[in-house]
Amino acid sequence: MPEPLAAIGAQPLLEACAVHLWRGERHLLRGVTFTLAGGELLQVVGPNGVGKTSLLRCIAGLLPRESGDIFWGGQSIDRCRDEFHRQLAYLAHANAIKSELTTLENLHYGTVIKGRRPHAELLDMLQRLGIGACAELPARVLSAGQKRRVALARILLLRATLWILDEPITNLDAAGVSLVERCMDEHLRSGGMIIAAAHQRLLQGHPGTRALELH
Ligand SMILES: Nc1ncnc2c1ncn2[C@@H]1O[C@H](COP(=O)(O)OP(=O)(O)OP(=O)(O)O)[C@@H](O)[C@H]1O
Repeated sequence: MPEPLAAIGAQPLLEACAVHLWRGERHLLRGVTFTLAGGELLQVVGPNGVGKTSLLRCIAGLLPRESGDIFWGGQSIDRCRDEFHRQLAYLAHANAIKSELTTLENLHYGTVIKGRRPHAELLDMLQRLGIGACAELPARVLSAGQKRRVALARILLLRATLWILDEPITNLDAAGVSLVERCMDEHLRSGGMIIAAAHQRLLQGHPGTRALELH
């Protein structure tokens, strides 16, 4: 069983209040407001170009908002940035994989910020993600789906409370999608929180799941 990260059903840890964001001439986010507590998944949905990635980047503190605030544990993320980032694992559109390194080296360098992990633990994670055979291969030879699995292995190893996942199932086959949903379910059951942008609904029917629709 995974370690509990936070109490399920507790007070919201993450709150977005009236977040506004412009990109170029477009007023993209118009007062986005939500709360998220342990055990909850917020799925950000909407058509291409509506602002899902922009919202995720705003929440992660990678894109400055025009107005509104985002709170972590009751404090604006602007005032507890380091602590917030320690509790956060962000899966972007791009996999952030270095093609000249092996799969295992990528996993090592991608997680060392949270402490050096035993070789066996990294290998176990690759096995779990179905890419154990790729461990010693240079990342440049991996398929698109295998690279996505490496990026997901990194998220799992970071042991963060909040996962922000941008299109986590991109390039994955049906077995990969099921695997991601199992990992997400496990994370939620252990008290973790997830914000995910995906065109396909994930964990449909899960009790802690709701959608935030952007227009
Ligand atoms: N640096 C930028 N400058 C100006 N406009 C930008 C910039 N980056 C993104 N945009 C615009 O912001 C809008 C929202 O982009 P975003 O990537 O957030 O959408 P999305 O909902 O994630 O789309 P998709 O479903 O296609 O991934 C788009 O119209 C995009 O062109």
